[in-house]
Amino acid sequence: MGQNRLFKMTVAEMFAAYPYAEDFFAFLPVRPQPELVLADLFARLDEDYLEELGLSRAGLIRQFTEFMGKMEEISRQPEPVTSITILGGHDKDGVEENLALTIEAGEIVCIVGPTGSGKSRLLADIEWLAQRDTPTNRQILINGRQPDSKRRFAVEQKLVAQISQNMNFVMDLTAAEFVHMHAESRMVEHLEAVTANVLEIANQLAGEKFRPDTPVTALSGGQSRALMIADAAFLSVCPIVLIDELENAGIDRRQALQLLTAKQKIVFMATHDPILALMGERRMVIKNGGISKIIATSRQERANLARLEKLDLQLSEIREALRRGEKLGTIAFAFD
Ligand SMILES: Nc1ncnc2c1ncn2[C@@H]1O[C@H](COP(=O)(O)OP(=O)(O)OP(=O)(O)O)[C@@H](O)[C@H]1O
Repeated sequence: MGQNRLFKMTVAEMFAAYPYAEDFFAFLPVRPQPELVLADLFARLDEDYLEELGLSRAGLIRQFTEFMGKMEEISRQPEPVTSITILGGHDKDGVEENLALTIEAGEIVCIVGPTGSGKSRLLADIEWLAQRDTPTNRQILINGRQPDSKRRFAVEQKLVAQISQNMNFVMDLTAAEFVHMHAESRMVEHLEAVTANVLEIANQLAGEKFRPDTPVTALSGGQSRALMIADAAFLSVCPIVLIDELENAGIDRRQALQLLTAKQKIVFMATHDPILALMGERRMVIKNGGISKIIATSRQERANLARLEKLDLQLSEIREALRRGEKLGTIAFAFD
């Protein structure tokens, strides 16, 4: 919006065109007169109010202009992502993948394959929306089209969120400050309630609870993963979420994935874990750097998954017992 044009508008015209502007003027003790031109509104502001706010007239005008600019940027919503397509490149020996795989919003796709086969490389191709310019020569389409370079390198409206093994928090904030900061940058309403909700959900996901005032740098691997997943589900606008292994220890993995898909995220998860591998609708098998197969999780596999989860639960209980310093007697595997 042109700044001059904005300041020539009346208050009523501005509120009609930019409803969020009302929030900015909420601090005024009386509602501004609708017929007042904005430039006059600022010019006539009482010195006492300004003093109370601790701002000069010019400072307030600058803040208003910045606020309107930021709000306009946020309200200019990009087209929602409904699908992502991977167009095949080649494996490490240059053999073509011959593939066009489309994944819809709300779907989980797992990536399996031996160590060093190229799972992380595939995640990186998705993260960078590769355009035949990575070692695999793959191309990624969004909603069936080549994403424009502005979207590809966007910082504000990033398409892809990465939840990796090491979160490497750079800032020394508490968990609550971290979430609050994100919520603030997303300009969500009811900041306190949203922050509390994200922390609550993260704590439900994390096996070991943490407090809002725990520094993020002191969170365990599982706790920080839980926090990032809750954050990705509730505060991030990124429609695509990449997960590079989600270890069993300390996180409710099923609930974490359900949370993300309920928010219509497209989830790609590289894993060596059989339970996670079967939690997706499909799994890609990576071999020698190439996508060699795409397997839909069968009904039989889903039935196996339920049994594997029971087995896993039993294994977790044994793990916990050992952690508590207990000794194990004979184990009865009664998972059926
Ligand atoms: N199609 C390809 N062409 C060329 N190089 C590739 C290809 N795919 C993967 N690579 C390279 O192979 C190496 C190993 O790949 P990557 O790290 O992705 O394996 P990984 O399956 O994630 O292993 P791990 O399970 O140990 O994490 C990397 O250097 C990667 O860049």
